[in-house]
Amino acid sequence: MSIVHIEASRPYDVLIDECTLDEVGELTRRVSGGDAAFVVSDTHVAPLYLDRVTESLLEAGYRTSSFVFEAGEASKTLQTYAACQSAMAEAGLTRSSVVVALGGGVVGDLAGFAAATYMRGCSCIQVPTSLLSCVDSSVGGKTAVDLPEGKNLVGAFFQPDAVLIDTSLLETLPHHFFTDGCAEVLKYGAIADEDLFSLLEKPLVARDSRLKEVIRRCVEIKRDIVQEDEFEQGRRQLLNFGHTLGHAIERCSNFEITHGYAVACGMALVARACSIRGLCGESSADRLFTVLRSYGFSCETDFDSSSLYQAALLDKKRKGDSISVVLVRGMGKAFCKSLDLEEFRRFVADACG
Ligand SMILES: NC(=O)c1ccc[n+]([C@@H]2O[C@H](COP(=O)([O-])OP(=O)(O)OC[C@H]3O[C@@H](n4cnc5c(N)ncnc54)[C@H](O)[C@@H]3O)[C@@H](O)[C@H]2O)c1
Ligand SMILES: O=C(O)C(=O)C[C@@H](O)[C@H](O)[C@H](O)COP(=O)(O)O
Ligand SMILES: [Zn+2]
Repeated sequence: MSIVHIEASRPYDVLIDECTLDEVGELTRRVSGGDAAFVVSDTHVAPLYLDRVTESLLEAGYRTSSFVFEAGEASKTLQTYAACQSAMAEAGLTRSSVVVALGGGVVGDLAGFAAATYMRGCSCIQVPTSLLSCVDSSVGGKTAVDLPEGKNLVGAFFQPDAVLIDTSLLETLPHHFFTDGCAEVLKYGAIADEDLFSLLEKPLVARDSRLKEVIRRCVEIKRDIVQEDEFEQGRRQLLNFGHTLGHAIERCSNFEITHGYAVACGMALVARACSIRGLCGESSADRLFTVLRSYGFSCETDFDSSSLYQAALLDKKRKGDSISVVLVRGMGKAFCKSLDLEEFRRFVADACG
């Protein structure tokens, strides 16, 4: 078992192993003393893994109940969140109860936000089941739901009590969503670790022998950033590379383009605009395009630049008439730059080509 400790406002461990699912109860018991556990999952993951998690929680002495919602980004809404909160109240949960998020990033974000706000906060254990949630969403405490107007617009920073990663669960993850997760993995290489980026030039595949090592490296990069800037006042913005336009692409597609594909395209568009402005060498931009395409991502968008610009105005890095954009100089070298909105409009136009 590999353990990455995160020293945040609420410190916790991220455990990475191949067979922790049947130990979720015992591992939860080590960090949460309550008597009731509430498992949140979705309609794809629950039939595969909910019984095992429930059994393990019962064995550890928890009274258990669950809330299962329709899988997919379309469920990451205030409506599902409200239904989840009602189910928690009906189950008689108290402030000492523990929410177990069993699923991908959609489940993790929604259940994390439910835990952050139920009775003003109860325990939360993240059990990520997609590659994206293992490397990114389960760690660092960003929780949220979407509004029709945009991504993650209602949420809270709320660190979990533990993150339990069982890499064997990725065996059932559909190919499309494995690829989605690869976009965030490539993001880590692009912003902070050229060696990781080079390793990924040979595309990751399901059951890849490098997977555990790659997950650990991503979690370590996120740990370093979150420990330095938990509430995203500065360096944490780097984790948003590709997201300002990525989230705009998700919004413009009515959330039909999934997060990883949108972020991958967002990274490519930013690299193109950086290259046009001489901020990033043409060879670095080409290197990013080549790798993204080798994973099956598109480096172009069908949406026009004014629609993307409009959608991007609800980005959380905007302050009044300016917006902070994450740019790259080369692989592993990202930085933030504040652009006034007129500059940003031209930037998006360059990015779209
Ligand atoms: N909080 C954060 O820091 C953060 C970071 C990155 C992304 N996100 C958010 O995460 C979400 C995307 O996460 P995602 O890609 O995991 O999407 P997801 O949760 O929708 O999961 C993808 C699909 O795979 C299925 N699935 C998950 N694990 C499975 C498994 N082991 N076996 C079979 N099917 C499985 C799900 O049911 C779903 O259909 C987005 O909403 C994004 O905004 C949040
Ligand atoms: O943890 C972070 O910080 C991130 O930005 C990680 C992103 O991959 C993630 O998609 C996040 O939810 C985006 O956050 P938002 O604040 O732009 O909604
Ligand atoms: Zn993301």
